[in-house]
Amino acid sequence: MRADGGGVQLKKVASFWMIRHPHPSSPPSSAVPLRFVAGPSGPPAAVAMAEAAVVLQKKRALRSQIRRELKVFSPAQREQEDVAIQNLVLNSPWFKSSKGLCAYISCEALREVDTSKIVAEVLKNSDAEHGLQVKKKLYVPRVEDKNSHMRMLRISKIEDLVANSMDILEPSPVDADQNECEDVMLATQPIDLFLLPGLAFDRHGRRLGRGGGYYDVFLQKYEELANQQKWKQPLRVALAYPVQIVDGDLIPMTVTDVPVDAVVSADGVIPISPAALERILKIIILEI
Ligand SMILES: Nc1nc2c(c(=O)[nH]1)N(C=O)[C@@H](CNc1ccc(C(=O)N[C@@H](CCC(=O)O)C(=O)O)cc1)CN2
Ligand SMILES: Nc1ncnc2c1ncn2[C@@H]1O[C@H](COP(=O)(O)OP(=O)(O)OP(=O)(O)O)[C@@H](O)[C@H]1O
Repeated sequence: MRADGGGVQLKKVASFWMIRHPHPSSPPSSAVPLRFVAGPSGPPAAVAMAEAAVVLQKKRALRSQIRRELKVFSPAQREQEDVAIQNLVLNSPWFKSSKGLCAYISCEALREVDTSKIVAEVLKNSDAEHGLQVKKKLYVPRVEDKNSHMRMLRISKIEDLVANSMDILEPSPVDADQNECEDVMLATQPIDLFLLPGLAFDRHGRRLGRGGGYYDVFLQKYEELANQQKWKQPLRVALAYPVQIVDGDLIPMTVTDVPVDAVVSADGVIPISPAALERILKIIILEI
C-alpha cells in the first residue's frame, strides 16, 4: 500500500492546480470554475437558472448512484477499509502534529467511513489521566436548523454525544457538567485539520455532500475566520471508500462548493492542493 498516492497521480494533481492556481498559495476554495454565476460577464439569468437545475439534477443522480453502491459494499470489506483508513490517518505526521481538529462522528446507517477509532484516540490523548502528550482539541458537528446551519462544538469525552433526529451522534450545547461546549468559531486557537464526510469525491478535490449544504456553509465561514485571524488554513481531508472516488467530471460544482485538499482511502492518501502537497508530501510548489 502506498501512502503518497503514487508519482503519476501527483503529476496529474499538480498540473490541475498549476492550471487553476497560477498563485498556488491562494485558498483552495477558488479551485472550482465559477461557471454558474449570473452577472454582467456571466450568462443571462434564464440560462444560469437552467444550468443550476442541471447541476442539481446531476448531483441528485450521483448521490443516488453512490448510495446504491455503498449499500451493496460488503460489510467485511468495509470493516477492513475502515481500519486501514483510520490507521493511515492516525499514523500520518499531519494528523499527529495537529493540535485542533474538526471531525465527523460517523454514522453506520449512512455507510460513512468510520471515525470512531480516530475520535477515541484523540479523546484518549486529551484525557488528563494519559499524560497530555499531544493534547488535541476535538470539535464535532451539531446541526442547528434545516437552513444549512451547523456548529462545531468541542467534546472531551464520548459521553458528551447524543443521537439527533437523523440518528447521528452530536454534542449538546452544554456538557454533562452543564458547561457550555466551546464553539470552534469562538476558539482562540486555529484548527489545523478537518476530517470530512461526503458521498463522492474526485482527484481534483471536488466533493459531493448529502445535499444539506451544512459543510459548504461551515467551511466557507471557517475559511473567512482563518483569513481574518491570519491563521493558516486547515487541511481539508475527506475519508472515502473506493466507490466514493469518482473519475472524470462526474461531480458538478457550483460557486458555493468547497473543495478538499486531500482524500484518504484504504489505498492511500491522495494529496490534491498545494497545501496538501506541502503538508502531506512535504513538497513545496514555487510561485512562478
Ligand atoms: N456523520 C455525519 N454528521 C454530519 C453530517 C454528515 O454528513 N455526516 N452532515 C453533513 O452535512 C451534517 C448533517 N447533515 C445530514 C444531511 C443528510 C443526512 C441524511 O440522512 N441523508 C440521507 C437522505 C435523506 C433524504 O434524502 O431525505 C442520505 O444521505 O442517505 C444526514 C445528515 C452534520 N453532521
Ligand atoms: N456558502 C453557502 N451559502 C449559502 N448557501 C449555500 C452555501 N453552500 C451551500 N449552500 C446551499 O446549500 C444547498 C445544498 O448544497 P449542496 O448540494 O452543494 O450541498 P452538499 O455539498 O451536498 O452538502 P454538505 O455541504 O452539507 O455536505 C444548496 O442549495 C446550496 O446553494
